[in-house]
Amino acid sequence: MTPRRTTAGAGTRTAIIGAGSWGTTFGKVLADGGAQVTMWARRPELAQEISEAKRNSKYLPGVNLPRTIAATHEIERALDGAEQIYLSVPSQTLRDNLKTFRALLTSTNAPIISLMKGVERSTGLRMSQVIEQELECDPMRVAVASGPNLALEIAREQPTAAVIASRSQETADAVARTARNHYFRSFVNTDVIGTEFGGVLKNLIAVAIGIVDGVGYGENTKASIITRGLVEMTDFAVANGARQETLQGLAGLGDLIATCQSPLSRNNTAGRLLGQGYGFQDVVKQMNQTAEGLASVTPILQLAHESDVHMPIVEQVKMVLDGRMDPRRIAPHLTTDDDTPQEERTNHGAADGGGALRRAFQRAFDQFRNGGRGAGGH
Ligand SMILES: NC(=O)c1ccc[n+]([C@@H]2O[C@H](COP(=O)([O-])OP(=O)(O)OC[C@H]3O[C@@H](n4cnc5c(N)ncnc54)[C@H](O)[C@@H]3O)[C@@H](O)[C@H]2O)c1
Ligand SMILES: O=P(O)(O)OC[C@H](O)CO
Repeated sequence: MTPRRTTAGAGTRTAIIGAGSWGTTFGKVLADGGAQVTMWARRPELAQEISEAKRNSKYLPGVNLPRTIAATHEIERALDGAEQIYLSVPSQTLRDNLKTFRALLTSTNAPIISLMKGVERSTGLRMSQVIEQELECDPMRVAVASGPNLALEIAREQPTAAVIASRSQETADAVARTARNHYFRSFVNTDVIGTEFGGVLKNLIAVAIGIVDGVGYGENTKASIITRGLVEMTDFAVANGARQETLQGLAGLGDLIATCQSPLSRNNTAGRLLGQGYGFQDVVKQMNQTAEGLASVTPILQLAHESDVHMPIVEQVKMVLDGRMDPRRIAPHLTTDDDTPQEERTNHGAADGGGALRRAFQRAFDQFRNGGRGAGGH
């Protein structure tokens, strides 16, 4: 059967800022769904390769890009007439990029969609918060995309799904109609916090799984860490304003499975190098692509401390990164945890002695104190 090449979003003019593995792959997803795609690449030679050869040989070797995809190193050309703008640069570079392109990004009302899965190291802010803060734009204009989305598999047109989250249902729906084709299906929700934290936190658990792999432990250890890791992710996200069910969806459990299972994952790969005994600096040197989890560990643990959430697996990742723990001691629980048997709590009700309830009141008080915005900025 000839796959359908167009969707309800056909003809939408889109711009993608960032021509790495995910920005290029997402450009293919959009173009295969019938959208007009213009990518911005920092390097002129990469823009030329994408535009003329329809290849991105550094990030997507062997993948033929759609004939309709265009690329430029001139940001004005990339953004000219764009009806949807997708951001896919390393999280730690987002704010500087927004400062550079601010005039162009604020001269349009086009939705801005974050494809990134990190938190800003210096502030702990999610990418949508950095966008809203730096552009001083309406949050209803901002969306995020996340889910089990290993770029190379998608670039090879292997079927998968993603979730598009925005505080505006209309914005989420419009983006989902465009980011859809015969091998890529976008679902929608309005839980931006949960969707973003799912993508950020799964990276940290994937680093832990990579460490386990590098050490040589097997499936029991990995399954225990993935299971307890999802509890940590959900505890943290719910404590910071997310809906629990979001972490059980594509942006949480779905992405956790994909990232923890795949050698394509850069976070998993970085963890494996750590487990094999490489130091943090050596790992960074060996990684020729972005492993967002390495920069997210510290700000996430800071936020966990502030929201009174215990994250033993992420704490161990930090200890291994800092060279304070032998990777072979990694486990689903902190070995320094007391010996009191712990209930295997997987839901997030009042089982923790009303902690969730207390946190909900605290969040409400924070919102009141911050003039109606949440503790995390909204
Ligand atoms: N690769 C995937 O499978 C995948 C899937 C989903 C989401 N993501 C997310 O996409 C985001 C982008 O990551 P990626 O996987 O494309 O990384 P990548 O390492 O493949 O590409 C990063 C791109 O950013 C460019 N870049 C580096 N520094 C820059 C700067 N200061 N300003 C502008 N551009 C700069 C690089 O030249 C490169 O083109 C990350 O947040 C990642 O978590 C990645
Ligand atoms: O390569 P990673 O670890 O950044 O994972 C890529 C995607 O986020 C998987 O969904």
